[in-house]
Amino acid sequence: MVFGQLGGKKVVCLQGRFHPYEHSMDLALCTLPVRVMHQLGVKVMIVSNAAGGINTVLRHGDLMLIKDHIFLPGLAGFSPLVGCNDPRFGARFVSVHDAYDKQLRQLAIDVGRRNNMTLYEGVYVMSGGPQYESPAEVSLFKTVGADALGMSTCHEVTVARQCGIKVLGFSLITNIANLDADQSVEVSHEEVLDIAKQAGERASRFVSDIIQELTI
Ligand SMILES: O=P(O)(O)O[C@@H]1C[C@H](O)[C@@H](CO)O1
Ligand code: HPA
Repeated sequence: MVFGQLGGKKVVCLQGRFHPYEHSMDLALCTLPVRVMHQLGVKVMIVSNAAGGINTVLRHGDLMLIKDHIFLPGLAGFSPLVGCNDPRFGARFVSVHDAYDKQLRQLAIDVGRRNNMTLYEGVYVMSGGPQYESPAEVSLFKTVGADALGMSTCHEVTVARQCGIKVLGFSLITNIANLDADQSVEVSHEEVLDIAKQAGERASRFVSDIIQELTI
């Protein structure tokens, strides 16, 4: 965690995250930093990820504002909320009908517009990874309404919402997910890192502009 100030606000920044595939799908462990942030008094969490584009409007390097998510591991019983519930962090049963805060999304759209950024809004789906998805799996996700896919974020957002932290999220499209086995190309983590590196400065300027304008 890196602590600082930005636009007159106290900010804590995670230098990385724990992915479920790195920790045997122990999602409670992976989301510990979110609980620590809650205990520190954090009110808003801005989360980002690298993702494969499913919606054909998305291109390499695009930013997609996350409107909603499909938490596939969560639906399969791998939720960070299973087990004993500690009421200091919120209720046993949590509603995620408003996982990505509408006001914050509007602020991001306004900031993006002012900076002439093309910003899409869409649904992020989290798969378990670490293997990239087959074309048939990507087609399945497209059918159920996903626009971009990755291997993180939903478990962290679920815990944040349990704790009452408001969330803004966006995906950086680092590759185009394969939809057809006959036309498919290899997805590589090097490509993901390369596109993420190229977009890093633009994305961090966008986030810091949003933070400057936060009124929460
Ligand atoms: O932490 P994120 O979701 O940004 O990382 C993505 C998903 C995998 O960990 C990795 C695949 O290249 O990038
Ligand atoms: N699938 C899953 N995770 C990812 C992808 C992808 O295509 N790209 C970046 N992270």
